[in-house]
Amino acid sequence: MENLFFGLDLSTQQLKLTVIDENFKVILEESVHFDKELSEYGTKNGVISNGNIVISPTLMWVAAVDRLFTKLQSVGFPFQHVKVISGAGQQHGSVYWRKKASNIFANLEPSQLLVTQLRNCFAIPDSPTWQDSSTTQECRQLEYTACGPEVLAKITGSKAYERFTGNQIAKIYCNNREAYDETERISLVSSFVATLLLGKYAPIDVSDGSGMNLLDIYTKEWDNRLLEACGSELRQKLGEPEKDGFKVIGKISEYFIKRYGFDYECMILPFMGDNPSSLLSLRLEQGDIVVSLGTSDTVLLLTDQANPTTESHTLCHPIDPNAYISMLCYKNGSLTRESIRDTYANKSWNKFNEILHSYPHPHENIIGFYFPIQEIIPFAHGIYRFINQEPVQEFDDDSKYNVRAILESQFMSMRIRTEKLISGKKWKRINAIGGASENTEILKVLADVFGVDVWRYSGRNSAGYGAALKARMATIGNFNSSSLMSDFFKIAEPRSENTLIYERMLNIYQQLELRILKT
Ligand SMILES: Nc1ncnc2c1ncn2[C@@H]1O[C@H](COP(=O)(O)OP(=O)(O)O)[C@@H](O)[C@H]1O
Ligand SMILES: O=C(CO)[C@@H](O)[C@H](O)COP(=O)(O)O
Repeated sequence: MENLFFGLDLSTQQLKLTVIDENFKVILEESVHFDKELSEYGTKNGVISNGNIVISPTLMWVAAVDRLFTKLQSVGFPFQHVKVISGAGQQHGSVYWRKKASNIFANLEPSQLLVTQLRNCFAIPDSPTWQDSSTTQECRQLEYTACGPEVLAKITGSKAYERFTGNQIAKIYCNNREAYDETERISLVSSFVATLLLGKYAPIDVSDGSGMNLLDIYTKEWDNRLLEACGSELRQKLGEPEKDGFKVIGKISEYFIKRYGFDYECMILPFMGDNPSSLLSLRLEQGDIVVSLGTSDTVLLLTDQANPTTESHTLCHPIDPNAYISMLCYKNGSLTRESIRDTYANKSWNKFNEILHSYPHPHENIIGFYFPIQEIIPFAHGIYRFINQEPVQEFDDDSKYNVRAILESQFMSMRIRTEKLISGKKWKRINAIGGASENTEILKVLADVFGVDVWRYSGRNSAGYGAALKARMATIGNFNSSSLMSDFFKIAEPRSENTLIYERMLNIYQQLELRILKT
């Protein structure tokens, strides 16, 4: 058997694995779903929420790694053929390793599960996640330190956001000093999984590091002033960021060799943020935009220059030192679509799609805003419906209108903000990825709102695939995306009569959004 390459992805709701061969072909996709397969941790959609505090039990993620490898072992997976491993993680989430944890994970007993042996390794048992919005005070403080949100965005690629790790660390430093002092290392979700595989601390890669409000996106080094504002001795606790996405950060640990039969020479590369990793899975051309419809919704643009604004994020590219990624991120993505499906379409995507199919045209006078979770852009909360620009409690034909209105609203917001980001240029195609990109009816609305074709990736997990490709390309010495095209195909074309209506609606949408923000 030829060499195999692993791409892991620890996302919000699951741990996923994509395995490819030397010809970039996916030979296996496997996953562990947190709510379903690790229900003893009590998560809903992968997290535990208490108001604006949203965490995931760190040990659940450890248990997910055990579960994933045990599943592969039970079907006789040939671990000895895995040559290189990379991976990705939900961005911004953080893990707090207790003092001496590194001694423990460097000397693990192969006969026992990780979860049994790492039980006492975390100074804080619950990891703050990207859905957390409890650090508004810390955000304002960091912006003050940087001399304003615009300056902070110019340095780090983003103004201060509640979920960004620097602000989460600052909250722990102020409110839980004992745990902070007890922490020897802070990992992001991506570098945490790499650490488990290496048996030593893995560095934070610059693509994920740029989601912390701490990294200077030009020098790709931590900014001293921002580090000092968030906690003492933070540089030591974070380790130095890794700028070289292809650097071999170590070989797989003895634990995995002895327990599962990996080869001694199996190499580990830096793990990345899940959105940057997804971008690697695509063969992007001029005029392409990427829309990811996962737990979060994101819009991703590949750029050759950093373009920080106070509404978007600029991330360092995971492997190209001269490229950047502009990103918009929405919290009310798949979970909010699911709640509309549950209320108005009998909890069934089939019913949801039937409604979309039976009423294929927009209603110009009907607009809704759906932010049951605190939204990021705009910073709004609540559900608002309008008929002829007048607020209403509910639409008359509630199923029909809510199902269309949520999609139209999500995609009009993306279009308005993407237009601002690319100022004057025109997009030519959308590459859709993430769980909801499986739904063709949803993608038809996306095509209509943006007025361009939508293409789709045939696999299930783009972040895992991007990481596996990086692992494969590391053995070639460069990243050539030209061989990836066959995995993509056109799935939806815009209906011009619908696009014209949406173009008229965009203005009204923006006015109504401003009204909401004033309430
Ligand atoms: N057929 C479908 N139609 C719409 N949404 C879907 C469909 N299948 C899956 N999803 C959505 O995809 C989401 C999961 O997306 P995924 O990219 O796997 O998430 P993550 O990587 O954040 O764990 C689910 O919450 C679900 O709402
Ligand atoms: O917060 C962000 C990006 O800034 C999210 O996109 C997270 O990275 C979570 O990813 P998914 O689990 O939705 O893929």
